[in-house]
Amino acid sequence: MRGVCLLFGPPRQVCFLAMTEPVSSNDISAKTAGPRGLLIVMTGASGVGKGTLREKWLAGQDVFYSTSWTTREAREGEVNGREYIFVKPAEFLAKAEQGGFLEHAQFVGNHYGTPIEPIEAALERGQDVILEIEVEGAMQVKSRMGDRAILVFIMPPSLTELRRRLTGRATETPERIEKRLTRARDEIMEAHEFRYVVVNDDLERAVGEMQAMQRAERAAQRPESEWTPEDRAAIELAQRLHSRTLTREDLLNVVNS
Ligand SMILES: Nc1ncnc2c1ncn2[C@@H]1O[C@H](COP(=O)(O)OP(=O)(O)OP(=O)(O)O)[C@@H](O)[C@H]1O
Ligand SMILES: Nc1nc2c(ncn2[C@@H]2O[C@H](COP(=O)(O)O)[C@@H](O)[C@H]2O)c(=O)[nH]1
Repeated sequence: MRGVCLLFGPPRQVCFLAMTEPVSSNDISAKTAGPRGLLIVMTGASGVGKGTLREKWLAGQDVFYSTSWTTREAREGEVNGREYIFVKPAEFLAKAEQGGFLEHAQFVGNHYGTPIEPIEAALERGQDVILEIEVEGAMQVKSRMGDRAILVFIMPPSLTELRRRLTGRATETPERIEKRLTRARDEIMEAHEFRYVVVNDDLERAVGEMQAMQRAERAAQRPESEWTPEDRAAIELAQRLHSRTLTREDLLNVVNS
């Protein structure tokens, strides 16, 4: 059912489906009243350009970007509370134990997690909430939130280009780059699990696609009679980004190139 209403049916149906899903007592969207923001999750391999794309896409927008917790060491230039909240493993695990994360996962030897509380508050304010996380965590958001989370997989043009970007960023040792690339192969093969797939080859085009996807999702919350020509154009573009157009062969082509 995921994404079907946006693409084929009346927009109200999206809300109806969302409300008829079982809602657990700690489901963050269950507490949201009135108009609320979109929960948009960017996922994809390390080094594909999620952060670069996100900064350009969100420039000038009043959205809430979720600052993750991590147990990894801060890189040179990273500031606690800006790139991440850097914590020791014991503190991270205690928060996880208390149910303080919307999702959390281990990635190449470190823990990463999305603190749940600020997200709930932002959605209640009606702000769009943006997560930028790896694939295992994105799958957790998908199973917890269902259609209420808009999941976007950012695809590299090839594994060779992904290696070039990770190497060029110069934040990892060669050994850690190899570990990230090994994980990337598995992550790319999961791309069909997410609603949209945006290929980050040309950055400007990819930014335009993120904008169109966001506009289409906002339009889908309103009656069709209120859609502008720009909304309709965005919806048409968003349809082309839908992951149902992906084949296993497409994914293998990226992983093997
Ligand atoms: N479209 C693009 N074309 C060429 N280089 C790009 C493109 N997008 C991003 N890059 C470069 O790729 C490198 C990795 O980008 P970035 O740090 O944004 O990736 P990321 O997916 O956020 O990584 P991580 O998941 O590890 O945080 C950077 O050096 C960035 O400048
Ligand atoms: N599951 C989660 N993954 C996260 C979170 N915050 C960041 N990430 C992802 O981890 C990898 C590695 O990040 P790096 O900063 O060490 O390069 C990358 O894919 C991030 O997107 C999170 O809260 N949860």
